[in-house]
Amino acid sequence: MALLDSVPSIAILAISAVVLYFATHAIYNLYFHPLCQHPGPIPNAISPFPRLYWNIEGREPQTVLKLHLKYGNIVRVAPNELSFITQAWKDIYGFKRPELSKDWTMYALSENTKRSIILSGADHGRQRKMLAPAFSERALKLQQGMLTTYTGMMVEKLEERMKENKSVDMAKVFNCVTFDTIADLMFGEPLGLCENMEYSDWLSQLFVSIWLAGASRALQYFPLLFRLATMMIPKHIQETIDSSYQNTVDKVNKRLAMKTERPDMLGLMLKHKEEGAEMTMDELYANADLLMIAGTETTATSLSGLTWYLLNNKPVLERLTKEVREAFNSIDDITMDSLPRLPYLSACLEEGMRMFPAVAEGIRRVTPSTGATISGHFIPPNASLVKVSIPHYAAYHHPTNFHSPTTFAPERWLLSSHPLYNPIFASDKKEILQPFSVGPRNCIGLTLAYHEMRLIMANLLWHFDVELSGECDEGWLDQSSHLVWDKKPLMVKILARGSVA
Ligand code: HEM
Repeated sequence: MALLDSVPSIAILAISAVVLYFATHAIYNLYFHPLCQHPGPIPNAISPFPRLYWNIEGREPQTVLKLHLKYGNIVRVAPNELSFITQAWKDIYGFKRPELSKDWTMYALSENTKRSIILSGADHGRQRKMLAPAFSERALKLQQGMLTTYTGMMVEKLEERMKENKSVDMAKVFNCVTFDTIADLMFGEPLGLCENMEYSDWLSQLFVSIWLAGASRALQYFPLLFRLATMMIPKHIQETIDSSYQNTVDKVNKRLAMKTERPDMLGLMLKHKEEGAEMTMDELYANADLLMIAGTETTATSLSGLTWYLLNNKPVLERLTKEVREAFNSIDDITMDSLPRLPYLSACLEEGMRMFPAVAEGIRRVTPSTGATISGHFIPPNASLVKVSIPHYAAYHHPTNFHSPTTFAPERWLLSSHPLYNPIFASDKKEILQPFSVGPRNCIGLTLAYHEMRLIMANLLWHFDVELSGECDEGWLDQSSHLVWDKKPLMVKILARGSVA
Protein backbone atom coordinates (compact mmCIF):
# COMPACT_ATOMS: atom_id res chain seq x y z
CA MET A 1 0.00 0.00 0.00
CA ALA A 2 2.70 2.37 1.11
CA LEU A 3 4.53 1.63 -2.14
CA LEU A 4 1.40 2.38 -4.20
CA ASP A 5 0.90 5.61 -2.31
CA SER A 6 4.33 6.77 -3.28
CA VAL A 7 3.81 6.12 -7.06
CA PRO A 8 2.47 9.64 -7.79
CA SER A 9 5.44 11.22 -6.02
CA ILE A 10 7.89 9.04 -7.99
CA ALA A 11 6.11 10.03 -11.23
CA ILE A 12 6.25 13.71 -10.27
CA LEU A 13 9.91 13.35 -9.40
CA ALA A 14 10.69 11.64 -12.69
CA ILE A 15 8.78 14.24 -14.72
CA SER A 16 10.46 17.06 -12.79
CA ALA A 17 13.87 15.51 -13.47
CA VAL A 18 13.14 15.31 -17.22
CA VAL A 19 11.80 18.89 -17.29
CA LEU A 20 14.83 20.10 -15.31
CA TYR A 21 17.18 18.29 -17.68
CA PHE A 22 15.63 19.87 -20.77
CA ALA A 23 15.33 23.30 -19.13
CA THR A 24 19.00 23.23 -18.08
CA HIS A 25 19.98 22.07 -21.54
CA ALA A 26 17.93 24.85 -23.14
CA ILE A 27 19.43 27.50 -20.84
CA TYR A 28 22.94 26.21 -21.54
CA ASN A 29 22.30 26.24 -25.32
CA LEU A 30 20.84 29.74 -25.20
CA TYR A 31 23.29 31.50 -22.88
CA PHE A 32 26.47 29.48 -22.39
CA HIS A 33 27.01 27.43 -25.56
CA PRO A 34 30.09 28.46 -27.64
CA LEU A 35 27.72 29.42 -30.48
CA CYS A 36 25.31 31.41 -28.30
CA GLN A 37 26.38 34.80 -29.66
CA HIS A 38 25.27 33.87 -33.19
CA PRO A 39 21.78 34.99 -34.21
CA GLY A 40 18.95 32.64 -35.13
CA PRO A 41 15.50 31.53 -34.01
CA ILE A 42 15.30 30.54 -30.32
CA PRO A 43 13.73 27.09 -30.98
CA ASN A 44 16.64 26.26 -33.29
CA ALA A 45 19.20 27.35 -30.67
CA ILE A 46 17.56 25.12 -28.07
CA SER A 47 16.88 21.96 -30.02
CA PRO A 48 17.72 20.19 -33.29
CA PHE A 49 14.06 19.36 -33.94
CA PRO A 50 13.09 22.41 -36.05
CA ARG A 51 16.03 21.66 -38.33
CA LEU A 52 15.14 17.97 -38.58
CA TYR A 53 11.57 18.93 -39.44
CA TRP A 54 12.79 20.92 -42.50
CA ASN A 55 14.67 17.81 -43.63
CA ILE A 56 11.59 15.63 -43.45
CA GLU A 57 9.29 18.30 -44.88
CA GLY A 58 11.77 18.97 -47.69
CA ARG A 59 11.69 22.77 -47.31
CA GLU A 60 15.23 23.29 -46.02
CA PRO A 61 16.52 25.42 -48.94
CA GLN A 62 13.65 27.92 -48.79
CA THR A 63 13.52 28.03 -44.97
CA VAL A 64 17.23 28.67 -44.58
CA LEU A 65 16.98 31.52 -47.10
CA LYS A 66 14.21 33.11 -45.02
CA LEU A 67 16.37 32.84 -41.90
CA HIS A 68 19.33 34.50 -43.61
CA LEU A 69 17.07 37.30 -44.84
CA LYS A 70 15.92 37.84 -41.26
CA TYR A 71 19.08 37.20 -39.20
CA GLY A 72 21.98 38.06 -41.53
CA ASN A 73 24.92 36.27 -43.12
CA ILE A 74 25.63 33.78 -40.33
CA VAL A 75 22.71 31.98 -38.71
CA ARG A 76 22.56 29.43 -35.93
CA VAL A 77 20.21 26.89 -37.49
CA ALA A 78 20.58 24.22 -34.77
CA PRO A 79 22.25 24.20 -31.33
CA ASN A 80 25.54 22.96 -32.85
CA GLU A 81 25.23 24.29 -36.36
CA LEU A 82 26.00 27.51 -38.22
CA SER A 83 24.91 28.39 -41.75
CA PHE A 84 27.14 30.85 -43.68
CA ILE A 85 26.28 32.73 -46.85
CA THR A 86 29.64 34.55 -46.81
CA GLN A 87 32.72 33.77 -48.89
CA ALA A 88 33.59 30.87 -46.59
CA TRP A 89 34.08 28.24 -49.30
CA LYS A 90 37.80 27.75 -48.69
CA ASP A 91 37.43 27.90 -44.88
CA ILE A 92 34.82 25.14 -44.85
CA TYR A 93 35.51 22.98 -47.90
CA GLY A 94 39.05 23.91 -48.97
CA PHE A 95 42.37 22.09 -48.72
CA LYS A 96 43.50 22.45 -45.12
CA ARG A 97 45.09 20.49 -42.30
CA PRO A 98 43.12 19.18 -40.54
CA GLU A 99 40.38 19.01 -43.18
CA LEU A 100 36.85 19.68 -41.92
CA SER A 101 35.30 16.23 -41.99
CA LYS A 102 32.01 15.27 -43.58
CA ASP A 103 28.86 15.19 -41.49
CA TRP A 104 27.71 11.60 -41.92
CA THR A 105 24.14 12.42 -40.93
CA MET A 106 23.75 14.14 -44.32
CA TYR A 107 24.21 10.99 -46.33
CA ALA A 108 22.54 7.63 -46.73
CA LEU A 109 24.57 5.45 -44.46
CA SER A 110 24.06 2.08 -46.12
CA GLU A 111 27.05 -0.24 -45.90
CA ASN A 112 27.38 0.02 -49.68
CA THR A 113 27.44 3.83 -49.81
CA LYS A 114 30.01 3.91 -47.01
CA ARG A 115 32.54 2.21 -49.28
CA SER A 116 32.23 4.82 -52.04
CA ILE A 117 34.39 7.91 -52.56
CA ILE A 118 31.75 10.31 -51.24
CA LEU A 119 31.90 8.80 -47.75
CA SER A 120 35.47 7.56 -47.69
CA GLY A 121 37.58 8.91 -44.85
CA ALA A 122 41.36 8.68 -44.72
CA ASP A 123 41.50 6.69 -47.98
CA HIS A 124 39.56 9.30 -49.96
CA GLY A 125 42.72 10.34 -51.81
CA ARG A 126 43.33 6.78 -52.99
CA GLN A 127 39.82 6.42 -54.42
CA ARG A 128 39.89 9.88 -55.98
CA LYS A 129 43.23 9.12 -57.66
CA MET A 130 41.72 6.04 -59.22
CA LEU A 131 38.52 7.72 -60.46
CA ALA A 132 40.06 11.00 -61.64
CA PRO A 133 41.58 9.83 -64.98
CA ALA A 134 38.08 8.94 -66.25
CA PHE A 135 36.98 12.55 -65.76
CA SER A 136 39.88 14.38 -67.38
CA GLU A 137 39.22 16.64 -70.39
CA ARG A 138 41.31 14.28 -72.51
CA ALA A 139 39.35 11.15 -71.49
CA LEU A 140 36.03 12.89 -72.01
CA LYS A 141 36.95 14.10 -75.50
CA LEU A 142 37.51 10.45 -76.46
CA GLN A 143 33.88 9.84 -75.50
CA GLN A 144 32.44 12.65 -77.63
CA GLY A 145 30.92 10.24 -80.17
CA MET A 146 29.15 8.37 -77.41
CA LEU A 147 27.83 11.57 -75.82
CA THR A 148 26.43 12.82 -79.12
CA THR A 149 24.71 9.47 -79.75
CA TYR A 150 22.33 10.24 -76.91
CA THR A 151 21.76 13.90 -77.81
CA GLY A 152 21.01 12.58 -81.33
CA MET A 153 18.46 10.12 -79.91
CA MET A 154 16.91 12.94 -77.90
CA VAL A 155 16.46 15.01 -81.07
CA GLU A 156 14.91 12.04 -82.90
CA LYS A 157 12.38 11.37 -80.14
CA LEU A 158 11.50 15.05 -79.79
CA GLU A 159 10.90 15.22 -83.54
CA GLU A 160 8.44 12.33 -83.26
CA ARG A 161 6.59 14.04 -80.41
CA MET A 162 6.54 17.28 -82.35
CA LYS A 163 4.89 15.55 -85.32
CA GLU A 164 2.33 13.96 -82.99
CA ASN A 165 1.71 17.42 -81.54
CA LYS A 166 2.28 16.10 -78.01
CA SER A 167 3.81 17.97 -75.08
CA VAL A 168 6.96 16.43 -73.67
CA ASP A 169 8.11 16.12 -70.05
CA MET A 170 11.59 17.57 -70.50
CA ALA A 171 12.61 16.72 -66.91
CA LYS A 172 12.13 13.07 -67.86
CA VAL A 173 13.90 13.50 -71.21
CA PHE A 174 16.95 15.05 -69.49
CA ASN A 175 17.00 12.19 -67.01
CA CYS A 176 16.81 9.59 -69.78
CA VAL A 177 19.68 11.20 -71.69
CA THR A 178 21.95 11.64 -68.67
CA PHE A 179 21.27 8.14 -67.29
CA ASP A 180 21.90 6.46 -70.65
CA THR A 181 25.08 8.52 -71.09
CA ILE A 182 26.53 7.65 -67.68
CA ALA A 183 25.47 3.99 -67.98
CA ASP A 184 27.25 3.74 -71.33
CA LEU A 185 30.31 5.54 -69.93
CA MET A 186 30.33 3.26 -66.92
CA PHE A 187 29.01 -0.14 -67.97
CA GLY A 188 29.68 -0.10 -71.69
CA GLU A 189 25.97 -0.15 -72.53
CA PRO A 190 23.05 2.25 -72.02
CA LEU A 191 19.92 1.55 -70.03
CA GLY A 192 17.79 1.82 -73.17
CA LEU A 193 15.84 4.78 -71.80
CA CYS A 194 16.35 7.04 -74.82
CA GLU A 195 14.64 4.51 -77.09
CA ASN A 196 11.23 5.48 -75.69
CA MET A 197 12.12 8.30 -73.31
CA GLU A 198 10.59 6.25 -70.50
CA TYR A 199 12.02 5.09 -67.17
CA SER A 200 12.90 1.43 -66.70
CA ASP A 201 11.98 -0.55 -63.57
CA TRP A 202 15.54 -0.23 -62.33
CA LEU A 203 15.46 3.55 -62.64
CA SER A 204 12.15 3.76 -60.81
CA GLN A 205 13.74 1.63 -58.06
CA LEU A 206 16.75 3.90 -57.99
CA PHE A 207 14.49 6.96 -57.54
CA VAL A 208 12.80 5.23 -54.59
CA SER A 209 16.24 4.60 -53.02
CA ILE A 210 17.28 8.24 -53.54
CA TRP A 211 14.05 9.56 -52.04
CA LEU A 212 14.29 7.24 -49.05
CA ALA A 213 17.90 8.22 -48.46
CA GLY A 214 16.97 11.91 -48.51
CA ALA A 215 13.86 11.61 -46.40
CA SER A 216 15.41 9.36 -43.74
CA ARG A 217 18.43 11.55 -43.06
CA ALA A 218 16.81 13.22 -40.05
CA LEU A 219 16.71 9.85 -38.28
CA GLN A 220 20.48 9.61 -38.37
CA TYR A 221 20.63 12.22 -35.63
CA PHE A 222 19.39 9.45 -33.35
CA PRO A 223 21.55 6.39 -34.04
CA LEU A 224 19.40 4.01 -31.99
CA LEU A 225 16.18 5.19 -33.63
CA PHE A 226 17.86 5.00 -37.03
CA ARG A 227 18.92 1.40 -36.37
CA LEU A 228 15.41 0.54 -35.23
CA ALA A 229 13.88 2.20 -38.30
CA THR A 230 16.22 0.36 -40.67
CA MET A 231 15.15 -2.90 -39.02
CA MET A 232 11.54 -1.99 -39.61
CA ILE A 233 11.84 -1.08 -43.31
CA PRO A 234 9.01 -2.96 -45.08
CA LYS A 235 10.27 -6.04 -46.89
CA HIS A 236 9.23 -4.84 -50.35
CA ILE A 237 11.10 -1.53 -49.94
CA GLN A 238 14.25 -3.29 -48.71
CA GLU A 239 13.99 -5.63 -51.69
CA THR A 240 13.69 -2.63 -54.02
CA ILE A 241 16.86 -1.08 -52.53
CA ASP A 242 18.76 -4.39 -52.64
CA SER A 243 17.71 -5.21 -56.17
CA SER A 244 18.72 -1.73 -57.39
CA TYR A 245 22.23 -2.27 -55.95
CA GLN A 246 22.43 -5.84 -57.26
CA ASN A 247 21.61 -4.50 -60.72
CA THR A 248 24.66 -2.22 -60.53
CA VAL A 249 26.83 -5.14 -59.37
CA ASP A 250 25.61 -7.27 -62.31
CA LYS A 251 26.29 -4.49 -64.79
CA VAL A 252 29.82 -3.90 -63.47
CA ASN A 253 30.56 -7.63 -63.67
CA LYS A 254 29.20 -7.78 -67.22
CA ARG A 255 31.39 -4.86 -68.28
CA LEU A 256 34.46 -6.37 -66.62
CA ALA A 257 33.88 -9.59 -68.51
CA MET A 258 34.00 -7.70 -71.84
CA LYS A 259 37.32 -8.03 -73.61
CA THR A 260 37.59 -4.47 -74.83
CA GLU A 261 40.02 -1.55 -74.88
CA ARG A 262 37.06 0.87 -74.62
CA PRO A 263 38.30 4.05 -72.85
CA ASP A 264 35.20 4.26 -70.63
CA MET A 265 35.13 4.89 -66.88
CA LEU A 266 35.64 1.31 -65.73
CA GLY A 267 38.27 0.78 -68.43
CA LEU A 268 40.23 3.81 -67.22
CA MET A 269 39.81 2.90 -63.56
CA LEU A 270 41.16 -0.59 -64.22
CA LYS A 271 44.02 0.72 -66.33
CA HIS A 272 45.03 2.85 -63.39
CA LYS A 273 44.82 -0.23 -61.19
CA GLU A 274 47.46 -1.85 -63.33
CA GLU A 275 49.61 1.22 -62.66
CA GLY A 276 49.47 0.61 -58.92
CA ALA A 277 46.33 2.33 -57.64
CA GLU A 278 44.02 -0.06 -55.83
CA MET A 279 40.30 -0.40 -55.42
CA THR A 280 38.54 -3.47 -54.08
CA MET A 281 35.66 -5.01 -55.99
CA ASP A 282 33.23 -3.80 -53.30
CA GLU A 283 34.57 -0.26 -53.68
CA LEU A 284 34.22 -0.53 -57.46
CA TYR A 285 30.54 -1.57 -57.13
CA ALA A 286 29.85 1.13 -54.54
CA ASN A 287 31.40 3.84 -56.73
CA ALA A 288 29.57 2.68 -59.85
CA ASP A 289 26.32 2.88 -57.87
CA LEU A 290 27.22 6.34 -56.56
CA LEU A 291 28.13 7.65 -60.01
CA MET A 292 24.82 6.49 -61.43
CA ILE A 293 23.11 8.88 -58.99
CA ALA A 294 25.65 11.68 -58.56
CA GLY A 295 26.30 12.00 -62.28
CA THR A 296 22.77 11.93 -63.64
CA GLU A 297 20.02 13.49 -61.50
CA THR A 298 22.23 16.51 -60.81
CA THR A 299 22.90 17.29 -64.48
CA ALA A 300 19.29 16.61 -65.46
CA THR A 301 18.04 18.84 -62.63
CA SER A 302 20.30 21.71 -63.68
CA LEU A 303 19.04 21.40 -67.26
CA SER A 304 15.42 21.29 -66.09
CA GLY A 305 15.83 24.40 -63.96
CA LEU A 306 17.50 26.29 -66.81
CA THR A 307 14.79 25.20 -69.25
CA TRP A 308 12.06 26.43 -66.89
CA TYR A 309 13.71 29.84 -66.60
CA LEU A 310 14.32 30.10 -70.34
CA LEU A 311 10.70 29.27 -71.13
CA ASN A 312 9.56 31.92 -68.69
CA ASN A 313 11.98 34.57 -69.99
CA LYS A 314 11.34 34.86 -73.71
CA PRO A 315 14.01 37.52 -74.50
CA VAL A 316 16.70 35.36 -72.87
CA LEU A 317 15.50 32.26 -74.73
CA GLU A 318 15.59 34.22 -78.00
CA ARG A 319 19.11 35.52 -77.37
CA LEU A 320 20.40 32.08 -76.51
CA THR A 321 18.71 30.44 -79.50
CA LYS A 322 20.14 33.13 -81.77
CA GLU A 323 23.63 32.61 -80.38
CA VAL A 324 23.48 28.84 -80.91
CA ARG A 325 22.02 29.05 -84.43
CA GLU A 326 24.32 31.81 -85.65
CA ALA A 327 27.49 30.22 -84.28
CA PHE A 328 27.34 27.07 -86.39
CA ASN A 329 26.77 26.21 -90.02
CA SER A 330 25.74 22.65 -89.38
CA ILE A 331 24.96 20.30 -86.50
CA ASP A 332 28.36 18.66 -87.00
CA ASP A 333 30.02 21.91 -85.87
CA ILE A 334 28.36 21.60 -82.44
CA THR A 335 31.12 19.90 -80.49
CA MET A 336 32.73 19.76 -77.06
CA ASP A 337 35.48 22.03 -78.43
CA SER A 338 33.25 24.65 -80.06
CA LEU A 339 30.49 25.02 -77.44
CA PRO A 340 32.58 26.55 -74.60
CA ARG A 341 33.22 29.48 -77.00
CA LEU A 342 29.56 30.60 -76.73
CA PRO A 343 29.55 33.22 -73.94
CA TYR A 344 25.78 33.55 -73.64
CA LEU A 345 25.33 29.79 -73.34
CA SER A 346 27.95 29.70 -70.58
CA ALA A 347 26.24 32.64 -68.85
CA CYS A 348 22.86 30.85 -69.04
CA LEU A 349 24.31 27.69 -67.49
CA GLU A 350 25.78 29.66 -64.57
CA GLU A 351 22.57 31.61 -64.04
CA GLY A 352 20.46 28.44 -64.27
CA MET A 353 22.58 26.80 -61.56
CA ARG A 354 22.35 29.95 -59.43
CA MET A 355 18.57 30.11 -59.66
CA PHE A 356 17.98 26.36 -59.37
CA PRO A 357 21.05 24.66 -57.87
CA ALA A 358 20.84 20.87 -58.22
CA VAL A 359 22.27 20.52 -54.73
CA ALA A 360 20.23 23.16 -52.94
CA GLU A 361 21.02 22.49 -49.29
CA GLY A 362 24.26 23.25 -47.50
CA ILE A 363 26.58 20.25 -47.34
CA ARG A 364 27.59 20.17 -43.72
CA ARG A 365 31.16 19.78 -42.47
CA VAL A 366 32.28 19.25 -38.87
CA THR A 367 34.90 21.50 -37.29
CA PRO A 368 37.93 19.72 -35.79
CA SER A 369 38.63 19.47 -32.07
CA THR A 370 41.43 22.02 -32.55
CA GLY A 371 38.86 24.66 -33.53
CA ALA A 372 38.48 26.46 -36.84
CA THR A 373 38.17 29.97 -38.20
CA ILE A 374 35.30 30.40 -40.64
CA SER A 375 34.84 33.76 -42.33
CA GLY A 376 36.79 35.39 -39.52
CA HIS A 377 34.72 33.71 -36.77
CA PHE A 378 36.60 31.40 -34.47
CA ILE A 379 34.87 28.14 -33.55
CA PRO A 380 36.60 27.21 -30.28
CA PRO A 381 38.35 23.87 -29.76
CA ASN A 382 36.20 21.09 -28.35
CA ALA A 383 33.00 23.03 -29.03
CA SER A 384 31.46 19.58 -29.42
CA LEU A 385 31.09 18.78 -33.10
CA VAL A 386 30.07 22.15 -34.53
CA LYS A 387 28.62 21.74 -38.02
CA VAL A 388 29.06 24.42 -40.65
CA SER A 389 27.89 24.79 -44.25
CA ILE A 390 27.14 27.17 -47.09
CA PRO A 391 23.55 26.56 -48.22
CA HIS A 392 23.63 26.84 -52.03
CA TYR A 393 20.07 28.03 -52.57
CA ALA A 394 20.13 30.62 -49.76
CA ALA A 395 23.59 31.97 -50.66
CA TYR A 396 22.62 32.37 -54.33
CA HIS A 397 19.28 34.07 -53.59
CA HIS A 398 20.46 36.57 -50.99
CA PRO A 399 20.75 40.29 -51.87
CA THR A 400 24.03 40.52 -49.98
CA ASN A 401 25.60 38.42 -52.74
CA PHE A 402 23.66 39.17 -55.92
CA HIS A 403 21.88 42.24 -57.26
CA SER A 404 18.16 41.46 -57.86
CA PRO A 405 18.81 37.91 -56.66
CA THR A 406 15.44 36.52 -57.70
CA THR A 407 15.76 37.81 -61.28
CA PHE A 408 16.98 35.35 -63.90
CA ALA A 409 19.65 37.46 -65.63
CA PRO A 410 22.42 35.56 -67.48
CA GLU A 411 23.91 38.99 -68.31
CA ARG A 412 25.42 39.08 -64.81
CA TRP A 413 27.96 36.43 -65.90
CA LEU A 414 29.12 38.19 -69.09
CA LEU A 415 32.46 39.96 -69.41
CA SER A 416 32.33 43.76 -69.61
CA SER A 417 33.45 43.50 -73.26
CA HIS A 418 30.25 41.63 -74.24
CA PRO A 419 27.56 43.81 -75.93
CA LEU A 420 24.91 42.52 -73.48
CA TYR A 421 26.99 43.23 -70.36
CA ASN A 422 24.99 45.15 -67.78
CA PRO A 423 26.97 47.13 -65.15
CA ILE A 424 24.16 46.90 -62.58
CA PHE A 425 25.48 43.42 -61.85
CA ALA A 426 29.08 44.57 -61.38
CA SER A 427 28.81 44.28 -57.58
CA ASP A 428 27.65 40.64 -57.67
CA LYS A 429 29.86 38.36 -55.57
CA LYS A 430 30.28 35.86 -58.37
CA GLU A 431 32.71 33.61 -56.52
CA ILE A 432 29.86 32.68 -54.13
CA LEU A 433 28.39 30.51 -56.88
CA GLN A 434 30.03 27.10 -56.38
CA PRO A 435 27.40 24.52 -57.41
CA PHE A 436 30.08 21.84 -57.65
CA SER A 437 31.61 22.77 -54.27
CA VAL A 438 35.38 23.39 -53.86
CA GLY A 439 38.42 21.69 -52.39
CA PRO A 440 39.57 18.08 -52.21
CA ARG A 441 36.03 16.69 -52.20
CA ASN A 442 34.50 18.89 -54.86
CA CYS A 443 32.59 17.38 -57.77
CA ILE A 444 34.78 15.05 -59.77
CA GLY A 445 32.29 15.16 -62.66
CA LEU A 446 32.29 18.96 -63.13
CA THR A 447 33.86 18.92 -66.62
CA LEU A 448 31.61 16.11 -67.81
CA ALA A 449 28.53 17.90 -66.45
CA TYR A 450 29.38 21.10 -68.36
CA HIS A 451 29.98 19.19 -71.61
CA GLU A 452 26.72 17.30 -71.26
CA MET A 453 24.69 20.40 -70.39
CA ARG A 454 26.16 22.37 -73.32
CA LEU A 455 25.62 19.56 -75.83
CA ILE A 456 22.05 18.85 -74.73
CA MET A 457 20.92 22.48 -74.55
CA ALA A 458 22.61 23.46 -77.84
CA ASN A 459 21.09 20.47 -79.67
CA LEU A 460 17.64 21.26 -78.31
CA LEU A 461 17.75 24.92 -79.40
CA TRP A 462 19.50 24.26 -82.71
CA HIS A 463 16.76 21.85 -83.82
CA PHE A 464 13.58 23.18 -82.25
CA ASP A 465 11.62 26.13 -81.00
CA VAL A 466 10.27 25.48 -77.53
CA GLU A 467 7.36 26.83 -75.50
CA LEU A 468 5.99 26.08 -72.06
CA SER A 469 2.98 23.79 -72.41
CA GLY A 470 -0.39 24.65 -70.83
CA GLU A 471 -0.10 21.20 -69.18
CA CYS A 472 2.84 22.38 -67.07
CA ASP A 473 2.20 23.27 -63.42
CA GLU A 474 2.54 27.07 -63.17
CA GLY A 475 4.11 26.60 -59.75
CA TRP A 476 6.77 24.23 -61.10
CA LEU A 477 9.48 25.92 -59.06
CA ASP A 478 7.66 25.31 -55.81
CA GLN A 479 9.28 21.96 -55.06
CA SER A 480 10.47 20.14 -52.00
CA SER A 481 14.04 18.92 -51.70
CA HIS A 482 15.22 15.66 -50.16
CA LEU A 483 18.92 15.90 -50.94
CA VAL A 484 17.82 16.47 -54.57
CA TRP A 485 14.70 18.33 -55.71
CA ASP A 486 11.50 16.25 -55.93
CA LYS A 487 11.04 17.43 -59.49
CA LYS A 488 7.61 17.85 -61.08
CA PRO A 489 7.00 17.06 -64.77
CA LEU A 490 8.26 19.94 -66.94
CA MET A 491 5.79 19.91 -69.83
CA VAL A 492 7.11 21.62 -72.98
CA LYS A 493 5.75 22.11 -76.51
CA ILE A 494 8.31 21.14 -79.14
CA LEU A 495 7.85 23.16 -82.34
CA ALA A 496 9.55 23.24 -85.71
CA ARG A 497 12.54 25.58 -85.85
CA GLY A 498 11.41 29.07 -86.85
CA SER A 499 7.75 28.64 -85.88
CA VAL A 500 7.90 30.97 -82.85
CA ALA A 501 8.04 34.59 -84.01
C1 HEM B 1 25.30 19.85 -62.68
C2 HEM B 1 25.74 18.68 -62.28
C3 HEM B 1 26.40 18.38 -60.96
C4 HEM B 1 26.37 19.07 -59.78
C5 HEM B 1 25.66 20.38 -59.48
C6 HEM B 1 27.19 18.34 -58.83
C7 HEM B 1 27.45 18.75 -57.53
C8 HEM B 1 28.30 18.10 -56.65
C9 HEM B 1 28.63 18.56 -55.33
C10 HEM B 1 28.09 19.83 -54.67
C11 HEM B 1 29.49 17.66 -54.78
C12 HEM B 1 30.12 17.71 -53.36
C13 HEM B 1 29.39 16.73 -52.47
C14 HEM B 1 29.88 16.65 -51.06
O1 HEM B 1 30.64 17.51 -50.59
O2 HEM B 1 29.47 15.69 -50.39
C15 HEM B 1 29.71 16.63 -55.75
C16 HEM B 1 30.52 15.52 -55.55
C17 HEM B 1 30.64 14.50 -56.45
N1 HEM B 1 30.10 14.44 -57.72
FE1 HEM B 1 28.97 15.85 -58.61
N2 HEM B 1 27.68 17.22 -59.44
C18 HEM B 1 27.24 17.20 -60.74
C19 HEM B 1 27.54 16.27 -61.71
C20 HEM B 1 28.31 15.16 -61.52
C21 HEM B 1 28.68 14.21 -62.54
C22 HEM B 1 28.32 14.32 -64.03
C23 HEM B 1 29.39 13.21 -61.92
C24 HEM B 1 30.01 11.97 -62.51
C25 HEM B 1 29.58 11.28 -63.51
C26 HEM B 1 29.50 13.56 -60.52
C27 HEM B 1 30.15 12.81 -59.55
C28 HEM B 1 30.46 13.24 -58.29
C29 HEM B 1 31.27 12.48 -57.33
C30 HEM B 1 31.87 11.09 -57.56
C31 HEM B 1 31.39 13.26 -56.19
C32 HEM B 1 32.17 12.93 -54.91
C33 HEM B 1 33.59 13.48 -55.06
C34 HEM B 1 34.46 13.22 -53.84
O3 HEM B 1 33.94 12.98 -52.74
O4 HEM B 1 35.70 13.30 -54.01
N3 HEM B 1 28.84 14.74 -60.32
N4 HEM B 1 28.98 16.92 -56.88
